[in-house]
Amino acid sequence: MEAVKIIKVNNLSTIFGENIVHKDISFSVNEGEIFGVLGGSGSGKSVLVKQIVMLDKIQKGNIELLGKDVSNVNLKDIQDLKQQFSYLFQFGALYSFLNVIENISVMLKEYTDLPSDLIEKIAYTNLEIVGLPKSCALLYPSQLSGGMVKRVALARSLAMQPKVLFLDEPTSGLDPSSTQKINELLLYLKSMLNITIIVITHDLETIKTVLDRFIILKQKIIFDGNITEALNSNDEFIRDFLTNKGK
Ligand SMILES: Nc1ncnc2c1ncn2[C@@H]1O[C@H](COP(=O)(O)OP(=O)(O)OP(=O)(O)O)[C@@H](O)[C@H]1O
Repeated sequence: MEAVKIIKVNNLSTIFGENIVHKDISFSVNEGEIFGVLGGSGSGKSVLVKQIVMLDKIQKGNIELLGKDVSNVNLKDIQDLKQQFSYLFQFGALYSFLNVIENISVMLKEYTDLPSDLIEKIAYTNLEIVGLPKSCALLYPSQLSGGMVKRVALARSLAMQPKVLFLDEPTSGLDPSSTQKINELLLYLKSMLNITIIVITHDLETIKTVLDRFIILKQKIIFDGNITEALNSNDEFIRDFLTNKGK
């Protein structure tokens, strides 16, 4: 049986002035996979993800997210879609004046009518899912390490039970051991929650150990496949790219 496509990008082109960022790109993301968006600096990874989550305008071509054409949505479609995905913009930005459990509860308070004791329960469950002890619950962001901040941000996104999670550089700024823990967490989330995760990353460890499949952008899509296929590619640029820390 063919996998369900959660995202379909068809013949997308993006040009800013003289700068051709995407040149007729097409790809799809299957349900349940961890999918990577790779490419050098300025190759249009962030713009692409922002176009998928409706934050940037689609200039040419179209994108389907969860069966809806996001270049042609009304307010109700946007509201429906927004309930089904989370986009961690600047992964790890927390409200400094709220403690951990309040940060995790923010979206639930804003977007649901759940009673506050249930919201607190859900928040504590998500704290546990991302591997943080209960003793963190009342700490403020300034009292947390970089890796802990990222976990709390992830817990906040998971609280809304998204079908699709978009992460922009989830391990940036972390030391190797915290990076490894976030990578393990992503694999754990995939197996436990069966969500589809789209990750922008430069991290070679993440690329090698976490991603099921990825694309490499360089105006066009110069690669679409898995790590084994990429390392066996005849294209020297692709092999170099992967041995040069994804830059
Ligand atoms: N609104 C805009 N107007 C003009 N140019 C833009 C706009 N948004 C993005 N760009 C340009 O598009 C290109 C792609 O930007 P984008 O942020 O997607 O790159 P990226 O692949 O995410 O890079 P990095 O890895 O450095 O974050 C860049 O050259 C950027 O300057």
